[in-house]
Parts: sequence; structure tokens; C-alpha cells
Amino acid sequence: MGELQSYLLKQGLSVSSISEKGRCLFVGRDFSPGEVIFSQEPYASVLDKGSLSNRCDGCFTSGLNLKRCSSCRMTWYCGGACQRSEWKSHQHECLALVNLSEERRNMLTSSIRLMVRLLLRRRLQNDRVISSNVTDNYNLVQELVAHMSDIDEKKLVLYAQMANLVKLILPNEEIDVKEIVQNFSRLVCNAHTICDSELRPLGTGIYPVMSIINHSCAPNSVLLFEGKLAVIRAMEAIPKGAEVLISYIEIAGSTETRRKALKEQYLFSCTCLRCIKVGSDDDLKESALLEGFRCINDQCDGFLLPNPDGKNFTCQRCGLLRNECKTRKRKEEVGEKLDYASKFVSSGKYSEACNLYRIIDQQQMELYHPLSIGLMRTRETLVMILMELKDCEEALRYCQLTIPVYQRAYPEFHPLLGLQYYTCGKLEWFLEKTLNAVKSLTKAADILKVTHGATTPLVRDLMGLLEEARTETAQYQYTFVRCSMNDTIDVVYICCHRYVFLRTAVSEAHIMSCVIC
Ligand SMILES: C[S@@+](CC[C@H](N)C(=O)[O-])C[C@H]1O[C@@H](n2cnc3c(N)ncnc32)[C@H](O)[C@@H]1O
Repeated sequence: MGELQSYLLKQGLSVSSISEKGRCLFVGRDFSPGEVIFSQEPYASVLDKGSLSNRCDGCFTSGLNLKRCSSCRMTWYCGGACQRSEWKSHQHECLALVNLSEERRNMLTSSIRLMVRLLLRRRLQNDRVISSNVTDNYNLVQELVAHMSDIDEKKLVLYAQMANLVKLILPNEEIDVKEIVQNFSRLVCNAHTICDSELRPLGTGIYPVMSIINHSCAPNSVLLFEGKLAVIRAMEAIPKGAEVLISYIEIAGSTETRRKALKEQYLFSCTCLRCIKVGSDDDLKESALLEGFRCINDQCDGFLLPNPDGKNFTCQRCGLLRNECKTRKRKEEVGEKLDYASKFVSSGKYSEACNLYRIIDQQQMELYHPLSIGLMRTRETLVMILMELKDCEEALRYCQLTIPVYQRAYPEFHPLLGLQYYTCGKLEWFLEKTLNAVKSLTKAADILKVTHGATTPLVRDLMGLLEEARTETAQYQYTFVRCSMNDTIDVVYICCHRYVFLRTAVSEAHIMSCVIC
């Protein structure tokens, strides 16, 4: 730790341990929003099954001209450079894969492949075939928390079976099953899901320094990936001496849901700024809005709480009762439909999925509050499906409906909020709603420059589109005027030849209708 501590001090960071959390990462100077706090390549990483054949195993980029390893026929590379740089370790993995029976190959989960790579790297670093350094060595992996005393018997048996499979895959390596069992336990609460810039999962990696960072449901930092490189940026101004905190889980959820997820996977009870409010009036309201039912009067936007008798729910605004039994039955019906609909999506039956999700949307609107997470998820899926079906008008409508829920569920500078504005902006631009596109793309840029960094390809593309949209609107000077006849406000556009024309409805389509030029 001494060597790592000195290294981190030079980066304006430090590690200390506190009893309730274990190790914590602190900043030794002020960091401003968007500033990179730390970045790290993985000690070991693997692509998910779904990305194995369409991403380069070396740099994780996607491409049309990927070349398959001719021996194991399991890993793909974008070119000679990546294949050569991976060869020192892949040659051992390759040999192990070639010697595996088809049956054993089918048993290779991401965790098993990750463990195989971890052990090979350890040996190659020990043998000095691969270099190691202060942030890239097996000792750091061994320092990761394993929570061995909290793990139940069933899981231990499973990890032992997995460790034996690893032993069979690597017969020539010195393998201590007990150590591998510990390592599997470490992976559960320390491995990171590697995502692309739009936060779609691609694989899993182990980043031993990144794994020092603790969780908060109100995080001040965000962890994103550039290829396999993990980059942590400040989401807000972080003053000298503060702890760097990221979110391990989806933070759009009630306190109960978040705490349950953290307890199950990371084995701790969260006491962050949001979680300590559990049970308070504010928390009950927030949780009821996000995950509870809506008032049976569709004109009322109150939130519902269960009655002490457990039979009904009462609207906290108008006092109307909602029947518990009927409501739960309806919820189950919607749940069954959701299962069907997701099967349509995974089998590529988008029209069928679209019809069913529209019905689910209607039923959820009657069941849940407009700000509910369930409704938001249905609408996110509808946006994706409608874009596949090239129905941009409808996709935009649903996308716009999700924005108020995103604004409520996520912090001001959260990547998912930025990405949702970006989707809105792209749809508006495509549908020639240029003024709206400029507004949405500007909001997306303000957020994504902070979370992703101004120079990343995603933000560069976004800035290019924004520039184009701004240029188009700049051709038309416009101003707001009050109509003397009916006192309504309208927009006057002055076209590029300075002829003035009036329009009657607020729609950018009228920009195109200047008959003079
Ligand atoms: C990725 S590690 C974080 C670093 C860890 N503190 C260490 O000592 O190595 C995840 C583990 O840290 C602890 N942890 C993370 N965030 C926490 C929090 N907000 N409160 C309490 N424990 C936390 C839990 O034990 C969790 O399983």
C-alpha cells in the first residue's frame, strides 16, 4: 500500500481506511466538474458472450473487419497490432481453449474466463514475461475485499465448483482452490461492468485501484469507459479532503430497492445522504412516486401509501382509496405481459413487441404515477423499438415523456440524463424540428461534456450535430411578436433575404415555407 499511496499522492489522491467502509479514496485537492480524477487499464477483462464475435478482444472496439484467432476460434481482433499485443497472454489461454472439449467450452461463463485471465496474468507477471507496476500487480487484487465470512454455504459450493473448472482449464498452473474461491468472491463485489459510451454493457473487468472507491446513492463522481480504459470524472465540484464516491447500482429507485440491491451484491447497508432518510416523510413520498401506485382519480397526481390494515392504499392528496387486492392482481397481469413483450424484443419481433408495450404503457398509466420508474422503463423500451421500426415521430413522443422522470430520478449531471437528451435531440433533428433539436442537444452537451469528457468521440459527434443544427437555425433570425388582432404571441422569421413572413403555428416546418427565397 505504501508504494500505491505515494503514487496516488502525486495524482492528488490518497487512500485511508475507516471502520464502517474499509478503504476509501480521498481527493487531496479541489476537482472541478468534468475533471478526470483517475484512469486505469484493467488487470484482466473479458467481453460478454454477446460481444465476443463483434468486438476486438484487445481494445473492445467494434468493427466489420475483425479477424478470428485461427487456433481457438473464439477471440477476434481488429488488426495485427491488437493481436500481437495480446499474444503474450492469449497464447496460453488459446492452448487451454483448444484442449477443451465442446461440452466444457459451453460451460465457460464470463466469470470463469475472467478468472483464467487473472491467473495467467499473475503467473506471467511473476515470470516477468509481462511487466508489472504500482497500479498493475496481483498484490492489489489480493487486497480487494472478499467478504468470505458473509458468504452463504450454497455460494461457497458454487465457487468451489467454478474453481475446479478453472483448474481443469489450466492444468499446468499452480492453483490453490481456496484462493480461487476467494477470488470469485472478490469479483462479485469488485469487478466492473465495462460499457460503451452509451452505457450498453460489453464485458467485465477487474480494476484494482478503481475498486478502492466506495458507493453512494448520491455520488459525486462517475465511472465510464473509453474502450477498456476505466475513467473516473468529477460530476460536481469536489473539495479537497472529500471522499470520491460513485454509484455501484441503478440509482433510479426507492431507498428500499437500492439498499436491497447493495446488501445482496455488495454486502453492506448503505448510509449515504439519500439512504439515511429512509422512513422519513420525504423518503416515503419519493419512494411512493417512483415505485408506488397512482390515485384512482386520473385528475389527481397525489401519491399513495398503504393503510395500516394492509387492505387498501390511500391517496395522500385527495384521500381516495385504492383496493389492494385488485391493484396487485392488475400489477401481476402487467408483469406477465412484460415477460411476453421482452421475449418478442429478444427474438427481433419488433412490431409484435411494439403493440404489446403500447398496451402495457396504457395499463401502467392507470396503475402507476406518471413519474414512476416502471412506466419510464416501458417508454425507454418503446423508444428503442420505435427507432428500430423507423417511427421517429412516436419514438420522440415517448422519449419526451421520459425526460421529467429522468430529471427527477437522476442528479443534474448524470450520463443517462445526458444520453436521453441526446436521443431526443437526434430525433428532433431528423424530424426537422430544428429549434427543439438545438435545445435538446445543448442540454445533452452540457451534461455529457462533464460525464464523458469534451474530447471523446461521442461528445465530438454530438458537438458536430449541434453545430449543424445551430447553423441551420442561424439562417433564420426570429423574434417573438404580439398579434394586434387577437393578442396571441407568434414568431416572425426573417429569411436570409430579409423578407419577413409570418406564420400561424409554432412549428419549425414553417421556416421552410418562405415562398420568396
Ligand atoms: C469495491 S469495494 C470498495 C473498497 C472497499 N472499501 C475496500 O476496502 O477495498 C466494495 C466494498 O466496499 C464496502 N463499501 C462500499 N461502499 C460502502 C458504503 N457506502 N458504506 C459501507 N461500505 C461500503 C463494502 O464492503 C463493499 O462490498
